[in-house]
Amino acid sequence: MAEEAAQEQRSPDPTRSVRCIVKLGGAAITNKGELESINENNLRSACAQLRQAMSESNSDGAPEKVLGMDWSRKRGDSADPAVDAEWITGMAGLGLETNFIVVHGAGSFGHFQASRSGVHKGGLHSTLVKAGFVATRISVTSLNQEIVRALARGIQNSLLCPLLCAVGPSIVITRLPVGTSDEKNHGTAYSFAEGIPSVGMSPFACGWTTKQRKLASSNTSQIIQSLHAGFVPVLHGDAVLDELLDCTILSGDVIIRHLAQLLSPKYVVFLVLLPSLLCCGFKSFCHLWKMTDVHGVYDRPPTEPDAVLLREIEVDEDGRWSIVKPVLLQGNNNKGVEISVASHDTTGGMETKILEAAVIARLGIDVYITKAGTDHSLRALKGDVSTDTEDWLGTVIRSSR
Ligand SMILES: Nc1ncnc2c1ncn2[C@@H]1O[C@H](COP(=O)(O)OP(=O)(O)OP(=O)(O)O)[C@@H](O)[C@H]1O
Ligand SMILES: C=C(C)CCOP(=O)(O)O
Repeated sequence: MAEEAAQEQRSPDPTRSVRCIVKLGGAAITNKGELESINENNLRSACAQLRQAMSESNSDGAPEKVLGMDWSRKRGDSADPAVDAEWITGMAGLGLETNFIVVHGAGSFGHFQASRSGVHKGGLHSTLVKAGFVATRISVTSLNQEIVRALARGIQNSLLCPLLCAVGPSIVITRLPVGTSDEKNHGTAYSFAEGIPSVGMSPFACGWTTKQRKLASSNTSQIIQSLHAGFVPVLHGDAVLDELLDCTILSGDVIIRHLAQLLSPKYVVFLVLLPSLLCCGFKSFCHLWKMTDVHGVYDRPPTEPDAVLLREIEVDEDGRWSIVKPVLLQGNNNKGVEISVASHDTTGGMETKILEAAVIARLGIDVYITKAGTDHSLRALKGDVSTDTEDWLGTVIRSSR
């Protein structure tokens, strides 16, 4: 059904234009063990790498002008943002190749509200489910707004913000290597500036629906038009209406797969991150924490001893997948991939990710799953990944054709 819808909406132009669809994993950009808590460092680094990957100049580390686009006041700011409209009008352009789509997961936003009320199981006649639907959407859309702001921002969310706000923030800034700051002619030189023309889009509000949890309708015209207009759409996993269940939760991983089927990007990137949480739940429910680095897909939950990072997985024309690298011992290979899913996760965790990634790979689109905030994630976002050498850390899922 979803595939048919994708065929119907496919048009020759957009299929060629999208370079990358990226999933900012909820585990990467939020602190999954703490309710509604953003992992600022990880979010900042993901946004900075996205800018680098989009940058037309490729001048890594060299100062460049960045136009901050978050012109709202944040709570606690003492001054209005100063917008140098004349200077901005004179800018030649953004210097960015903006043909990216960002989809983010919910992490510690949304999953909690959804699992507590059972939104993923449906039944809107129940007051609890109805309230949970509203609560889930409030939570996940507030995360979406923070991510859009982080991508667009000039000087928000910084350690120096109070100081800069006191002198009046400026919207045009000079980008410096991370960790430096300075005064420049048209504003404050600043290291956390992305200036990505990002626009938030909620699947629920765009009319996306499911039938028995499977995508049933998905209006993507707004997404395609926004791409053509030079914006970077930022979607998210959402609570949606379901034709049979009344409502459910639509995962960002499913959204990515659908968009990939429709728009044929050159490659798809899933950014995952530490910490990996064994025995999940929020602090009060969590009996056992175990942190470990997660660089991609492992042959078993990465918290288990001797878990092996799977570097290359091939998917054949029938959708069957096999581990190509490393060559595992017979015993391990028989077991395939073992996955643990957090108890509060309403969308299937890593299992959903791998299944959806395999569907994408079957189309001939390479999928890179790697740890956010590393050289490996930057290379993945630039599409610069090879499994011929061992120097890229992550999992590539590709077609065997
Ligand atoms: N075999 C496995 N290989 C890799 N990760 C695994 C495996 N089994 C379980 N995991 C867990 O899956 C987690 C990633 O899945 P999760 O769904 O939390 O990611 P996410 O997409 O970032 O989250 P969200 O759904 O909130 O966006 C890892 O942190 C890891 O602990
Ligand atoms: C509202 C919710 C819980 C969205 C879930 O999306 P995901 O984290 O991408 O699986």
